[in-house]
Amino acid sequence: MSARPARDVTRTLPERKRIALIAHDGKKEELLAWARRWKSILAAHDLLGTGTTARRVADTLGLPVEGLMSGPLGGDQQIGARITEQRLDLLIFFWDPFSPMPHDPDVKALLRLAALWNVPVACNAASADFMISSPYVAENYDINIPDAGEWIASRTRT
Ligand SMILES: O=C(CO)COP(=O)(O)O
Repeated sequence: MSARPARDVTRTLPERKRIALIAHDGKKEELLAWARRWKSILAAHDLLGTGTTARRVADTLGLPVEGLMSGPLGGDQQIGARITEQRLDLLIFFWDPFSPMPHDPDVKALLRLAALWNVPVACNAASADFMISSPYVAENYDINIPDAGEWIASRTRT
């Protein structure tokens, strides 16, 4: 039995991407300024985010942003579930390196799932600039992800 799944299944990120926007309190103004700069591109995609961030981005940009639960109340885990279900295409998460938080385990879990499922992640304004200005943002883009079916089969074979 293998200790890790083979990463050999292709998933195609669609042209119209589902983009999660999340910022800790100490980084919210920075994320809002960033989102203002890229509004015309963000408008072409489906936006979602943790509760407070989503509301503030929606108010700032005047665009629809699906709001999940606030981060400390489980929103990071909801975003992680979207990743696991292959229903999220890009993650922009301005996490605050200066603020320990009660939901630090949730933050770590979200970043683990993004790494596991090969979802592009930007954790600060510079990486978000690079990500959102990539030609892949407006194109279909193939990523390799774990073969979940084979993983389960390998663990249930007798
Ligand atoms: O805490 C967060 C992410 O870990 C963000 O949550 P809010 O968007 O509700 O502030």
